[in-house]
Amino acid sequence: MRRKPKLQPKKGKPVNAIDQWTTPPRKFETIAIIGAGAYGTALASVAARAGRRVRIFGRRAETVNDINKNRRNSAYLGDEPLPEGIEAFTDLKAALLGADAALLVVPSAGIREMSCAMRPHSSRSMPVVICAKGIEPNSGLLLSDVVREEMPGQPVAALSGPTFADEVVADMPTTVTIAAELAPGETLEDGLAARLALSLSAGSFRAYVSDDLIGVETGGAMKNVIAIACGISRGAGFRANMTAALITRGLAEMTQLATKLGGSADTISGLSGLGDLTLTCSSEQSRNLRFGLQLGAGAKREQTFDGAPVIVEGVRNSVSVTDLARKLGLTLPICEAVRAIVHDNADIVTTLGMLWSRPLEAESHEIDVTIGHPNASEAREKIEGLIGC
Ligand SMILES: NC(=O)c1ccc[n+]([C@@H]2O[C@H](COP(=O)([O-])OP(=O)(O)OC[C@H]3O[C@@H](n4cnc5c(N)ncnc54)[C@H](O)[C@@H]3O)[C@@H](O)[C@H]2O)c1
Ligand SMILES: O=P(O)(O)OC[C@H](O)CO
Repeated sequence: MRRKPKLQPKKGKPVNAIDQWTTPPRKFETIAIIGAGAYGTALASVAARAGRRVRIFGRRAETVNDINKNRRNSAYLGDEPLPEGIEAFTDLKAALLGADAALLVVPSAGIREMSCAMRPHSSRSMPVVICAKGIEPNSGLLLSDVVREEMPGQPVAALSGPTFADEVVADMPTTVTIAAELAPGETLEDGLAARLALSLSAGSFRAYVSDDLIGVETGGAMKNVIAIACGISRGAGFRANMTAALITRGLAEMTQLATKLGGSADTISGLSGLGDLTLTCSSEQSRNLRFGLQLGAGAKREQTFDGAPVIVEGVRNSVSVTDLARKLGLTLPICEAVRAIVHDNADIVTTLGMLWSRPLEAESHEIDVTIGHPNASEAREKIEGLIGC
């Protein structure tokens, strides 16, 4: 078995730490986790290790029994033992009973239905923390707005960042950003994000706080689309320079959409943006990257993962992100390329080649310049020639 190195926290007073603030915010004691898949179970472990009482809801009785009887979730997380203090339920009402906060950890496609089902069983003051990554198709709503529509008046937050579930459950060092808007007169020190961060941070799990819900959610939704692009490119035979270009220009697309929606560029350069983009685009633990790799190597969409129903958020979000950008008058070339390849069966080499033959432009989006490409067809031919088409 691989050795798991442990962090050794340094003794002494940390600087500007939430638990050292003048009046540290009150912790939430009982946390409901809605969704007993890989990430829901991993976050249940985090909350339990931080000393919270944890009640997790899962749809499948075998999974719930496995958690309660064997302290494992073998279907999603293999043999990794779960800490004490987690109780699992197939009954949503029972899981939400007495919950001070709920983490919503189902795929983005299930957020509306699940928040609607939670509403009758949730106390009005219970914050709902979105841990899924996505933008709703058709409406173009952030998931926090979907929850607000289904659970009016409920406090809402988002938890996002570079976090593979199997590392989180194994208590490997992990950082996230927790974001919640501030009420009038409230500061980050007494806001919801700080209460959640203090309730969940312990040992190897460290949460930073933000009041930029839009930036955090937009970054999380888009990084999966860019990871698919990186996978497709690598799978098709392109190399490291191309990956670096896709990550960097992908980050520019994330910044463009987030700032247009009212989020901050600073947030996109943080854990929930650049941090998660780096993780997802560079590690084959990522489902989005692996999906892209398989497509790039010639698999049809339905052949990926041998036909298993794996959650690849970037598939649906390549459509919701580009629809939203088009409505806002933005062009996101990499996200558009992923959408064309994944949903419209566009030819991979031609589509990626088109990214290189677009008019030349200033790197900064604050400078609105495009320079006609003198050799567009030559550029495309070169790219096709590179991988022998
Ligand atoms: N797995 C990770 O490493 C990880 C890390 C960070 C964020 N996330 C995000 O968390 C979300 C969940 O991912 P996951 O990895 O836990 O997925 P998963 O496939 O492991 O588990 C999903 C869970 O949600 C349930 N579910 C599936 N569809 C549903 C629906 N329509 N309505 C209600 N419940 C449904 C499943 O029964 C399962 O319990 C995704 O948005 C993902 O991007 C995952
Ligand atoms: O496996 P992925 O690609 O869904 O990525 C999981 C997480 O979002 C990584 O932060």
